[in-house]
Amino acid sequence: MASKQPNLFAFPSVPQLASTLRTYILTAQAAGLQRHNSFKIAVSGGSLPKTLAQALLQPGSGTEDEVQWDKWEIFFADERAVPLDHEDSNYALLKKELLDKIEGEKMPVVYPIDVRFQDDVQEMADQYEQLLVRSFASRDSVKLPIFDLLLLGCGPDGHTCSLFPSHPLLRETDAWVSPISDSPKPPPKRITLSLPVVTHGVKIAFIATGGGKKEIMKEIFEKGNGLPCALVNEGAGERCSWFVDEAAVQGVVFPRKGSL
Ligand SMILES: O=C1O[C@H](COP(=O)(O)O)[C@@H](O)[C@H](O)[C@H]1O
Repeated sequence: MASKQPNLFAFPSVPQLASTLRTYILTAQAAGLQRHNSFKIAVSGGSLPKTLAQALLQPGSGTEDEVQWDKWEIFFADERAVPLDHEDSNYALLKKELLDKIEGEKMPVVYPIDVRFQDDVQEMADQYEQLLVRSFASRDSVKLPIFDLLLLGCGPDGHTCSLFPSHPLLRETDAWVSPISDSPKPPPKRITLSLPVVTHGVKIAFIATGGGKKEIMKEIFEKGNGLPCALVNEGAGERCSWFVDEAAVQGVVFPRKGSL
């Protein structure tokens, strides 16, 4: 259990949220570049890529405010076991909303799943874990990979990545990447980063917008109830920040932070 509370930033509108999210991401980028001359992030699917595009595709206002795409290494916090051009693919969504719209020649390195293992999600998870091992150094010497930043969504049931409420995967302590074949949200077959990998990130940011999230936000911040998003809050504490619009936290009494 982390000692300090997560940060909750609430904005009147999504464009205002996106603008502060950009500053937050670029601060994390600068820290990553200083640490290892690259920026290693994990991203979710769902509603996140669209907001991310709003944050990152706006023109920068100077050197400190530039996205250094060629230094980015993008991994997936979770992915569905479908072809990369399938409408359920988180990669396809990120490509459509963000990657295809990046201008210029400097592009991020993106690590999609290996779809050859689409019918065997255990093998797919093992392969993705090996990819992380190669990128984050040997699994023997590194207990857990440390992402510079994880950008996550929050489902209306409190799930994040493909970690669902009350699912046994929430108790995974060994694997970095786990398969799931019974996702309550379709499609059923997926892979996901494990909870210890998520909470081990240097920074973890949730993005949640819209009134459809307000009931679950209340539960996450006021009761916890072992919900996956609440477990990330508890495990990461002040390293975890929430970027939400007012609609998503209407009626939530948890104190907001004024600035980054
Ligand atoms: O199934 C998934 O859902 C979550 C939440 O999606 P949202 O549309 O409610 O933001 C998403 O973060 C995850 O990557 C995805 O696979």
